[in-house]
Amino acid sequence: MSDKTEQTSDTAQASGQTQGTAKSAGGSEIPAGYETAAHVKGPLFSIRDRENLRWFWTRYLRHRVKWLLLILMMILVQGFVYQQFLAMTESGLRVIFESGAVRDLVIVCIIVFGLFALRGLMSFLVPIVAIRVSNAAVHDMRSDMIDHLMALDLAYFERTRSGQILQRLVGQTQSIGGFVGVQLANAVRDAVTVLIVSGYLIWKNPILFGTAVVVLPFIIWVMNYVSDRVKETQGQVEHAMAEYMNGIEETVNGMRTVKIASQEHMEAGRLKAGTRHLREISARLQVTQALVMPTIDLSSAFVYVLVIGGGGYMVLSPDFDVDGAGIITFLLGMVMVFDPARLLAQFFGQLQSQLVVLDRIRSIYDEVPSIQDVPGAVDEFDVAGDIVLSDVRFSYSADQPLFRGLDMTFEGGKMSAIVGATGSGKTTILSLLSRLYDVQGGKISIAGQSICDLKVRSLRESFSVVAQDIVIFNNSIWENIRYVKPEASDEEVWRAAEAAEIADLIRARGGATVGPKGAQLSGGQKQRIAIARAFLRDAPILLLDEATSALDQATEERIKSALDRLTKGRTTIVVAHRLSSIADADRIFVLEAGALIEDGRHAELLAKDGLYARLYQAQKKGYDGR
Ligand SMILES: Nc1ncnc2c1ncn2[C@@H]1O[C@H](COP(=O)(O)OP(=O)(O)OP(=O)(O)O)[C@@H](O)[C@H]1O
Repeated sequence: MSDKTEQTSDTAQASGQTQGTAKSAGGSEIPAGYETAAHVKGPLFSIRDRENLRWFWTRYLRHRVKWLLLILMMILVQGFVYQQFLAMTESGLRVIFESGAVRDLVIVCIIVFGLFALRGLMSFLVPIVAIRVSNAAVHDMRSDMIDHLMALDLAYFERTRSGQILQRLVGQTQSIGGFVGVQLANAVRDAVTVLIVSGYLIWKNPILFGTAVVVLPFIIWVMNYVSDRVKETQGQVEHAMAEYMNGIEETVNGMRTVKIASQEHMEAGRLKAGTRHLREISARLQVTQALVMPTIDLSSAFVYVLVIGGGGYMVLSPDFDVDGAGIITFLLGMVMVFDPARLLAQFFGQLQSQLVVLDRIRSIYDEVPSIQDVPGAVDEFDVAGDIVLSDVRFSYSADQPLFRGLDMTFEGGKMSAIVGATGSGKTTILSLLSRLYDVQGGKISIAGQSICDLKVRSLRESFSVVAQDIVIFNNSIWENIRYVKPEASDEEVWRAAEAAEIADLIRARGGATVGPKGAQLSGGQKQRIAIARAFLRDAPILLLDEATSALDQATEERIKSALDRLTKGRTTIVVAHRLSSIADADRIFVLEAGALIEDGRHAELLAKDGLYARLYQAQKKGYDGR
């Protein structure tokens, strides 16, 4: 891992919190909106839940309404099958009790069989269509999230742990998709069954049905309780899952350090503790959700007793026009209501969990990119003009200002160098030039035009950057070079590779991949890939941040002469610790703790006998061994 990457993940760890979330008292992360929801008891759906559901509906389901209607139609058919089954059963029982003809009984049986065959067909078709719809919704949701992520500022990625992003993009979207495609579709089927069968039962015997409804307040009370608990626990599950994924990512990425420090045992322990924690809170979640089932079972037992007792009394009493067949059918109907009602109650617990997941997914949109094209941003600008920083103010965090009014001019077509102690802000200047971060005061302009008035894409396309933290993809060296200019011809790539002294390695390795993050390459080889990319990109402004620091002297000499050809006539800004490598720069800027303290040519700075001269003498002494 490069210094920069380590620094980044440390920063993210230290902040440990993303926008859109807050820490609960117990230290667990809870989604924005739930801090208040937790305190305002009662509503099963908070305002934020309702907004989230509306958002999901309008963006991912509404335009699929035709398919949804088809699903609903099939579900309605299933519900009516149950109602017809009850009616047929009642007729069948009357045939039996009243010694009717066997032929009538056979007809009833055939119709019942036909009805269930129809229901079976619908049960086959509904999931097929529902899963198609939900898969399409998940695909759209992921695509939108990817687009949104790509537009976010670098700062977001430097403070957010990748486990969180992964979990949203992979696990949580999958979970919502499964929920909509399977559980929600089943819940609609169950709700329709409950409604249709209940309607039929009310029509047949409103008094008996009325007595059965007395259990409703008890069920609602339990649901409320479960809903609060499930939301809270689901928040903890999501947090624990993100932590666990972060842990895996950190361990896998840092395996070299883990092995050298013989910390495999410690890392295994850390990851196992993560899964243990997950197991514990998942179990807590399931226990809470499981509370729903016994509630429904208890309620149904109560209702059955009421129906048998009350119904029996109705049959025996001359005041009611109810016969045995009617009561048996009613009881059967109640069973048919309670079974889907049980599933619906279970669904309700799962819904509370999914509301938390949906909130997590949507919270990614609480992040808005700040580095964007302003209205009227222009494409064209004089790329050969002077780059001027005037009174630039910038800090990564409010309590640690870095630049408090920095003025610098990098002359167009010339080579400038920035030197200074580590942490003095050299790389940050390069980040500000390419608008990876925006200045918080003052202005940066190229040929007199503020870079904020340029299209971000055009600005960045005018730079070739060899950064300190070189990103290498698990692809061939060839493809890694081509990454910065996918449309480049083979000949162009070879030329760039030759100039960066990496062509021989390409020939030796062929199309072999270089391992995750280029793990199979040396630091110098990665640096040469980065230099080859700069050659290939051939942009008018060059930013070289410690571009040759990992090369041996002989290779550096050879590459330097190629780089000299590349930099000739282009605005070049070099950041270097090795002062001998920038001695022939047209202008050298010396930074100390974010402030410019000296600038001039090498000889002038030596003559000033200031910080530059001291640094130079110290390095010279080091090389000479004196
Ligand atoms: N992404 C970041 N978030 C927060 N602070 C940062 C970030 N990047 C750099 N810093 C801090 O800003 C300061 C300047 O960093 P910068 O990388 O610009 O220094 P540098 O002069 O290039 O150092 P080096 O020579 O070590 O590369 C340092 O104190 C660093 O810790």
